[in-house]
Amino acid sequence: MQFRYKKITVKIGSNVLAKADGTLNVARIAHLVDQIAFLQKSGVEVVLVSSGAVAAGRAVLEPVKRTDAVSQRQLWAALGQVKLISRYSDFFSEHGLVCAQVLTTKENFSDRGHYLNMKNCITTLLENKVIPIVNENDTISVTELMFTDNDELSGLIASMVNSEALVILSNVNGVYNTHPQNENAELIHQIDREEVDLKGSAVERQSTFGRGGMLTKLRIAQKVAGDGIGVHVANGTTENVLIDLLDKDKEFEHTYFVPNKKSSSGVKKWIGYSDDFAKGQVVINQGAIKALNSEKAVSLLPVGVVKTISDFKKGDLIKIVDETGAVVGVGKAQYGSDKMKQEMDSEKQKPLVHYDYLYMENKK
Ligand SMILES: Nc1ncnc2c1ncn2[C@@H]1O[C@H](COP(=O)(O)OP(=O)(O)O)[C@@H](O)[C@H]1O
Ligand SMILES: N[C@@H](CCC(=O)OP(=O)(O)O)C(=O)O
Repeated sequence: MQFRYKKITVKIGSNVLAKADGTLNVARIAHLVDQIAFLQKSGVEVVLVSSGAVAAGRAVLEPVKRTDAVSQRQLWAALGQVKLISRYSDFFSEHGLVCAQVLTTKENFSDRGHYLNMKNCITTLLENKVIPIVNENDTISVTELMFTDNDELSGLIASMVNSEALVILSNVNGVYNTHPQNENAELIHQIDREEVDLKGSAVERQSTFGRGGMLTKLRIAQKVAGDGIGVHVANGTTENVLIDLLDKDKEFEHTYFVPNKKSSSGVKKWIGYSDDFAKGQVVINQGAIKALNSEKAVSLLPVGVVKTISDFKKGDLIKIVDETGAVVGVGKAQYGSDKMKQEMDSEKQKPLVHYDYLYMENKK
């Protein structure tokens, strides 16, 4: 059997791992582990991003007194992560394989040093044929410090480890043109960059156990595909899903996000996913947007900046928005906002963001 890729990231959603009563579906974990073990033994490197901690914890105990939603989630996630990993560990060991736990937070992605440490850890695990199992550290990630959901985390991980593809497993066959429960819902088999805009109410409706819903999958998949990584959204509750999906000779019903042919450098990728951590913000004009999105390597000059929304210092990440406020890119400032006025008056303007440190959302 020939597989499509040699290195993939697989994200298993809460809806795949939780039973109807919200507790962990152990048989499903066992079946997914069988498939990952088969892939690994066939020479496909797998990084796993697994939800399921809260589901696993829910079955362990009920809080002794009325508890707020955040504390309850912390309690279940802390208890459940141990259960979840020990299930994975037991099932992988039946195949003579070892897995390891990597817990992270959104904050860890804001610092390039922490980011590189995490990358090094996962790379070392893979070199040693260990299957990394990544999850958000739910015990300390609350409110604004949280990832939207594990789809967001899986996109960051796939990009960080240079996966050839990201497979997102949920409880539906893929992305539909409207909510799958609607009578005339149709599965979208392939999505090219920026082709689909499903921001209708149907797509925003959330499921029982998932956090972000289909809208985050769509947003993340489009971003990841834009970075040159193909994304497959498929049904994790279907038997043999991973093997059939990745088999070169099989057609499997799901949604495929076609990757951009070009991929960005490591530092640009990191910058591209860091807009939430940007300190400054500038508005740029349409001419600058067009030039920066062209196929050429163009840096952002102060002449393209219409105004500064939040001040920044040299080295800070800045969010670059258009005149409607939509984010068009992220970059590292070569000087602070105080110096920008000076540069604007200069005949030979020094780039505010050098091309090597500029990530544009819609770069050709
Ligand atoms: N257009 C759509 N296409 C597919 N699924 C959709 C759509 N709109 C809403 N959904 C819902 O999104 C859910 C999957 O997202 P989510 O709850 O985040 O799952 P997971 O826990 O697997 O990450 C599905 O159960 C489905 O009901
Ligand atoms: N970290 C949580 C899962 C959070 C989450 O966002 O899940 P999902 O809806 O599957 O993307 C857990 O392990 O229960």
